[in-house]
Amino acid sequence: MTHNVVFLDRDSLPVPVPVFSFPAHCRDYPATSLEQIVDHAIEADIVISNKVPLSRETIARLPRLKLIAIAATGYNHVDLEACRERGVAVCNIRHYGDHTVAEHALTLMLALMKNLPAYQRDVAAGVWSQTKQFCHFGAPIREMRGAVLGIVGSGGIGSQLAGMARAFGMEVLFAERKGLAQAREGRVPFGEALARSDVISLHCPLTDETRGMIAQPELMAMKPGAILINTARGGLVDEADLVAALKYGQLGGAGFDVLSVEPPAPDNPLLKARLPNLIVTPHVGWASGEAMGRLAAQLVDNIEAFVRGEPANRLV
Ligand SMILES: NC(=O)c1ccc[n+]([C@@H]2O[C@H](COP(=O)([O-])OP(=O)(O)OC[C@H]3O[C@@H](n4cnc5c(N)ncnc54)[C@H](O)[C@@H]3O)[C@@H](O)[C@H]2O)c1
Ligand SMILES: O=C(O)[C@H](O)CO
Repeated sequence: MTHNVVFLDRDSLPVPVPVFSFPAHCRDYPATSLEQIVDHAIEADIVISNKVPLSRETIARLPRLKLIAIAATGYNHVDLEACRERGVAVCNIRHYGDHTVAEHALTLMLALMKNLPAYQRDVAAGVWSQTKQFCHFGAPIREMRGAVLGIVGSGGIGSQLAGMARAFGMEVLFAERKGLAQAREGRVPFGEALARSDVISLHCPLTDETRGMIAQPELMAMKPGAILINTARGGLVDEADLVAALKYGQLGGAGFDVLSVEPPAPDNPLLKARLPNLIVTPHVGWASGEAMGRLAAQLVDNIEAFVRGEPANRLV
């Protein structure tokens, strides 16, 4: 049997993808808008999507669909329940970039602990040249050693980050799921992690349970001057509340690789804020050449396994 494979957002994975060993008609679209999804995928039994949303309504309009192969770890853009009901299989990519993303989170954390953006701004503005001594003191500088890192989500990336942070001499706390009264062994209650941590780093999926998990009450519960890192998904944090917490000094800094809408509108609160203690990167935590290569290889492995009738990295 020949399979019809459609990659809806091929330009979101700028590396070669290995050729399938089974007979396939493959069609790559550089990108697919919401209005184009059904048109692009109507003949496909296998659809590949990195970030193109596949909602219940869309899935209902694709009668030939058998497999959605997500070209990413995050699966929040696919309606898993609708797939389950329709008998459509869904798989994702796992552990392809645990250390790459952890390195990105660590980089954001280091830059903010040392207040690099503020110093770079001052140097570029000529402030150093005008000082009367050899150095310019602008913003506080903190040590990693002895600082407490609270990690939300102890999967591949969260665990990698824990190891890196310990190597810097940080104390690591794994936060229990928000709302669970009793913390499992090796974890601390969510509220305690917020209160004790100098840095909180988010590494859980975006689901109905985690959406908006950090808003004004949680920001107020964090240690004054703490840093919030988010390389997971934008919808985990209320962006307007975060900007307010940075402006009023409750938080010492924030490093975000993900925003609630991507690509973001120019009036996204984090983009508009232009604060020296806020770093925003354009969802590139995963994007080392090495990690993208591993992702592409695993994408093909997942699809080949499905075609052979073997489950691999199945969400549904
Ligand atoms: N910025 C990037 O480039 C990038 C790259 C890869 C992944 N991600 C995001 O990072 C997330 C984590 O990736 P991963 O590879 O570590 O995934 P993973 O599946 O290995 O780990 C996720 C962990 O979160 C935990 N979790 C689930 N619900 C939770 C909750 N309510 N509270 C606390 N923990 C919860 C899971 O039990 C699991 O341990 C992904 O879901 C994805 O959205 C971002
Ligand atoms: O979830 C992921 O793997 C990243 O967001 C890259 O797509």
